[in-house]
Amino acid sequence: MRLLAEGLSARRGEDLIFKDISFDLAGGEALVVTGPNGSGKSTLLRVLAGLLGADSGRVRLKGGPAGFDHPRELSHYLGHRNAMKRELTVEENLIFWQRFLGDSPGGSGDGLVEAATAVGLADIIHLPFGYLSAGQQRRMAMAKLLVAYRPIWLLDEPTAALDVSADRLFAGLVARHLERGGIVIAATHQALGFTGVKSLEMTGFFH
Ligand SMILES: Nc1ncnc2c1ncn2[C@@H]1O[C@H](COP(=O)(O)OP(=O)(O)OP(=O)(O)O)[C@@H](O)[C@H]1O
Repeated sequence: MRLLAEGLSARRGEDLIFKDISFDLAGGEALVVTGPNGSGKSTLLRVLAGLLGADSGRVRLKGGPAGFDHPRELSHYLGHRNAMKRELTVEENLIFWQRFLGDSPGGSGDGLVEAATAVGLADIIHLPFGYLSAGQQRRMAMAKLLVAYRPIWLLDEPTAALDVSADRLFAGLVARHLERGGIVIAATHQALGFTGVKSLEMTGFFH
């Protein structure tokens, strides 16, 4: 499967945020998107996730499962917010996401305990999400990537609030996903700790 962006441009309100963004990623490849605040990294991820329309250009998949020609339904989107309910336990949140997202064709997600263990938090699965520290909350958001299979991961500042060991753990999860033929696109200000990735530097426009 390949993910292609061809001459993409996007606007927020009246403002053109970026233009002429093109890339081509095969299964097993990652793209790290860098650039200053406001340069359009989150906007690009939202376009790829199908949450925002492109102003011009297109995003498409080649060679993916039949009937899927856009990455939106085959993607996990991890935004700045963790998208968990504070009042529900970690386990309840993960069960919700597992059922809501379901598996994409071609794979199956991990069990809850397995996913919580993979992010190093199996012991606190019974706690309300709101009780967790910021770093623990971000780890649980990563577990969401594991409980339902999606071949494409779109990650916005995935390692914000993470300590060094969680950074390494996250790099391991990404490496495993790539080894299994997944695609990862991550916007970040920090080095993510994995090698052999493509990069895209957003420059933004001055209005
Ligand atoms: N809903 C909106 N309406 C109008 N402008 C918006 C909207 N959302 C974002 N913008 C503008 O779009 C531009 C790009 O924002 P975006 O969040 O994509 O940048 P970013 O590179 O991800 O920034 P950061 O590194 O701070 O997360 C910014 O100038 C921002 O103010």
